[in-house]
Amino acid sequence: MGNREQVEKRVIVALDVADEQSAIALIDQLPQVLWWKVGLELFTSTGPKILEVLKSRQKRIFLDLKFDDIPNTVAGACRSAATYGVDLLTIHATAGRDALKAATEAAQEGATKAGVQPPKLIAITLLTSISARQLAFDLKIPLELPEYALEMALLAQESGLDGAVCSPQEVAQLRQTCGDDFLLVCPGVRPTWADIGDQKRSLTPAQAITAGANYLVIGRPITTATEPELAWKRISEELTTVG
Ligand SMILES: O=C(O)c1cc(=O)[nH]c(=O)n1[C@@H]1O[C@H](COP(=O)(O)O)[C@@H](O)[C@H]1O
Repeated sequence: MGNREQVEKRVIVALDVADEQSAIALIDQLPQVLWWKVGLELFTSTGPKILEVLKSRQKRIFLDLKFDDIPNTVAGACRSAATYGVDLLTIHATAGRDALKAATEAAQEGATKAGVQPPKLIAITLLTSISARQLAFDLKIPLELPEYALEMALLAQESGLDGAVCSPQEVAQLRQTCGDDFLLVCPGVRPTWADIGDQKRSLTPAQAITAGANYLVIGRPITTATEPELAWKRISEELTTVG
């Protein structure tokens, strides 16, 4: 898939650490990383301050707050989040059609008011930590898992969102149905040498890109590695072999 610089631009590292100090240590330890994901743990700890840290280092930001609430509330949250000038923002598709539409409009409004680029709003289809068995027996969803993930992606697309978050195991099907312009972001990515942890629907970085992901989200295989720089290098090298 070409040169290393191009490849590295498609890997988003999940900055799942407890505080600002640990976050800065990792960001500075991995200067080659362009994209960082700020999720619930870090944002709850630091608030928007961490976004300024990333911006001052010219990083791209995926603000992963996974909003899931009534339309008025998710719209308000997206309006506020869009003022930060982040690149990607998440909402759960299960919030429903009205909430997804309201969120899309509100994100545009928030960004316009703040004079920044609106974030690309992407919907979680089904968390990568949920197995087919859990979907059926715990969540009582009567559809097959791939069909459910596809339905959630289509709901997001019909509601005007820019893309979806899906497991690498479903990305080929979503790409085929939703087309090339729909952004598909895949967490649940595991190199063969990394622990799977709580992820249930995983593929390797090379497999996920080959299957059609625009971006990969990778956290612990890099961030909890004894040598994060080496883990990053191994992933980057794996990806240069694709295509
Ligand atoms: O929205 C996400 O990024 C996300 C959605 C999903 O279905 N599964 C998932 O793991 N994530 C996030 O992706 C990251 C994966 O981290 P690792 O499992 O450590 O690679 C975490 O920050 C999760 O919050």
